[in-house]
Amino acid sequence: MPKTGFDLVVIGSGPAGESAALNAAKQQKKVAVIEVNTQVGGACTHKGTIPSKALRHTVKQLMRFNNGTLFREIGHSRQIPYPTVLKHAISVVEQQVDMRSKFYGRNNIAVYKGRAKFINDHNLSVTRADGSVEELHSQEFVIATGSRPYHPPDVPFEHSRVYDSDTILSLEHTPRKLIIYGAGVIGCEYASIFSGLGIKVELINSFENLLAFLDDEISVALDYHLRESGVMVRHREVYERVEANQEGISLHLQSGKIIRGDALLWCNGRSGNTQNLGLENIGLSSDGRGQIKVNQRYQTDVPNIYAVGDVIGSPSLASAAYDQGRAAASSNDKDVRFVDDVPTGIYTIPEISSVGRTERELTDNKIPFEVGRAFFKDTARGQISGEGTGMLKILFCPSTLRILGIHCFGAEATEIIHIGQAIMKQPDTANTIRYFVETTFNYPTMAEAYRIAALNGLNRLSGY
Ligand SMILES: Cc1cc2nc3c(=O)[nH]c(=O)nc-3n(C[C@H](O)[C@H](O)[C@H](O)COP(=O)(O)OP(=O)(O)OC[C@H]3O[C@@H](n4cnc5c(N)ncnc54)[C@H](O)[C@@H]3O)c2cc1C
Ligand SMILES: NC(=O)c1ccc[n+]([C@@H]2O[C@H](COP(=O)([O-])OP(=O)(O)OC[C@H]3O[C@@H](n4cnc5c(N)ncnc54)[C@H](O)[C@@H]3O)[C@@H](O)[C@H]2O)c1
Repeated sequence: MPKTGFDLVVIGSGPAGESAALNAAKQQKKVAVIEVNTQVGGACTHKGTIPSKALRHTVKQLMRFNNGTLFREIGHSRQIPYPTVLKHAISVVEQQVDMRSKFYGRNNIAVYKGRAKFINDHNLSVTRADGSVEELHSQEFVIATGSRPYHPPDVPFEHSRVYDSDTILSLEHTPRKLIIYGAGVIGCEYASIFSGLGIKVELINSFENLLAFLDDEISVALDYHLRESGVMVRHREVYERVEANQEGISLHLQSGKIIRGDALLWCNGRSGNTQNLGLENIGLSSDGRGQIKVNQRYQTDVPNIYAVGDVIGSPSLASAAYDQGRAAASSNDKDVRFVDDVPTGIYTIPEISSVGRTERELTDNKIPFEVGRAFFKDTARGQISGEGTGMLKILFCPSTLRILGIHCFGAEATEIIHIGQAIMKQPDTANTIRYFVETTFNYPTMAEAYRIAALNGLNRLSGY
């Protein structure tokens, strides 16, 4: 078997693998990327972040049309079939693939289409779709194989009415009622998308609250707005069994309830892609969720083999994966940043974003804080755009005025958060809520909410 030699071989072309490969290539290393899919981009581009965000964008446009009084001048509100919305939305995937393919070409990175499997700690095999096998030799490897939806063995995923977050992108009809099991980030985002299309949604949450890692006030707001948009949210409900037949889906819950619908979207967790990777040939293993353990430099227990992205578990975000990949491929230790401080960006309708500590965390740790709030309905931009739902909340230290956490709910929350994040990241006294009252912001903008929230918080300190 011919053997080709590289400085670095990356397995997987999602955000984690792509950024590792590009960073190594920029250091003049000889790099190869192996991707089992026929196209580069990873689950991020084909099944996860990109298609779901594109779908949401299209649904938001439809909602604006259906709910906007201006549009009633030109016609009635419309229902658009899910497959039509989907087809329109996922055209962006092609653009992404095209752009990402060129990154590899321009940086002389060899792309091998096939399944990678370790032979030993310096060699792996690539098995192509036609069965042919090639062996690659490398000094170093980065495992960036991502994750896939977790399938409990007792759920009949082979049935045409049962979907996960991958297969929902091939749903060919519009269900009248969709049951979503699992109210994690994926479940909540898809609940917004489908209810935005006018489809009845049951969202089954096995926990007490939605997205418990959020600030309580934001979690409650999400719950309220999902219900307001027609989603039936059920908390503390765990499935007992799923019955799927020609008539529909019956989801039997341990509480004795039976939830009926046309289709089931199972959104409960993901597993790392470590199966058939030959980890046993290099003395590595994965945990019960298929995830690989790494140190703060993204090294596995085999020093020349790194792992990044979803395959190492939390935070399992594309945002983090880009930074992790780049860090793993850095030759200089001072360029390596272990990514443990990521903002939250949740694309429900309305969206959510936060950075830093929550009220609950601060209270539990007996850290005194004060709160400054701004409601989007009180900003000129919110009134003009008709997107008055939402709030920005700044938590800060009453004595030093350091910002401790920022929580935002509403239109463009995932963008707005970065203004506050930039100030929070400043050293020492440069991290201060006073920045927002001592700096002139464009007007009218949603960013104005920072000034309003800061003034609200500072006034509270003086008792008003
Ligand atoms: C529905 C959904 C929505 C999401 N939304 C967001 C969001 O809004 N924001 C956000 O930050 N994150 C989001 N995420 C998470 C994000 O998509 C992942 O964190 C990200 O894709 C992880 O990147 P990765 O490079 O680790 O892996 P992936 O993107 O999963 O890519 C891994 C690649 O490795 C390939 N591969 C696997 N095994 C092999 C092998 N043996 N040989 C060769 N190739 C192999 C796979 O084919 C795949 O292409 C979302 C996820 C889902 C499912
Ligand atoms: N906007 C965003 O940032 C965004 C959007 C969608 C998804 N994501 C990412 O995708 C990931 C998956 O989200 P999710 O909503 O499916 O669920 P989740 O990861 O929130 O988990 C839901 C439940 O499944 C359990 N679970 C997870 N993996 C399991 C496994 N392998 N075996 C058994 N149980 C398991 C969890 O403990 C939890 O109870 C999250 O880590 C999230 O960060 C992010």
